[in-house]
Amino acid sequence: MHSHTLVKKGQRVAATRAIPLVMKRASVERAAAIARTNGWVVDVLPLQSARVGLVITGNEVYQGLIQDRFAPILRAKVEALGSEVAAMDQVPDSAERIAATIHKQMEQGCDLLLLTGGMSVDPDDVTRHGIRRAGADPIHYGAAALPGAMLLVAYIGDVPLLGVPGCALHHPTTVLDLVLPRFLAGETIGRRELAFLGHGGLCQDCDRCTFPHCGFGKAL
Ligand SMILES: Nc1nc2c(c(=O)[nH]1)N[C@H]1C(S)=C(S)[C@@H](COP(=O)(O)OP(=O)(O)OC[C@H]3O[C@@H](n4cnc5c(N)ncnc54)[C@H](O)[C@@H]3O)O[C@H]1N2
Ligand code: MOO
Repeated sequence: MHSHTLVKKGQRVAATRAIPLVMKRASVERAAAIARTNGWVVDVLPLQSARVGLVITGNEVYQGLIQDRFAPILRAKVEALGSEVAAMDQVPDSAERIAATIHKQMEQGCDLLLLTGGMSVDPDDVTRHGIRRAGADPIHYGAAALPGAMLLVAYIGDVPLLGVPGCALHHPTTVLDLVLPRFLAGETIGRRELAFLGHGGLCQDCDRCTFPHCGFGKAL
């Protein structure tokens, strides 16, 4: 199976064959001992249940000029992975307000934050400034995957903050679907992990999305 594949309880994840008709017990025991001492052949990590905070940015949403479409999309993704949305705030394009909302949600006990919109390079795309102002370090801006190249991954202590680019509104599957389960499995995602997404990181935009049964996200 590919690395970083989301699996369900009871799903087959690996198989092998003993080719000879008869195997000596000692060889099997030796193989098991090698696997035990050298780590694992396959590692299946349980997903933790996170209290997720949603920070929906954008003046147009905050001022009610358009209706937010991000929260329902993200809520569905979060809940499908067994976590809950514990806080949701709409904030204008102000780095200060975004930073204050990050702190507020963390005080409310959120242990993973998703910030939407404002991830590009327009003057009013200030979400990354808000994340920096909140004290995040390190901050990794950009992922080797399409859709989702403008993903931002940051940490405040061990709380991950993900800047989710606008493409997640329009595409059923984006880089978020690749990294969210990995965060919930306790993995730390940094420059290396975001760069390695480039192997298999191009969504084919199929008429009918069959993810995860496709090449998207089959990173090393
Ligand atoms: N110079 C460059 N510009 C862009 C690049 C690039 O590489 N160079 N990449 C593009 C890519 S890829 C993406 S993805 C987008 C990311 O854009 P943003 O995350 O900044 O998205 P916004 O500008 O905030 O919004 C885009 C669009 O969606 C509407 N929107 C935003 N939030 C909501 C919401 N909660 N509910 C409903 N609709 C929402 C917003 O009004 C805009 O119309 O950047 C490209 N640009
Ligand atoms: O690369 Mo954007 O962040 O796809 O749509």
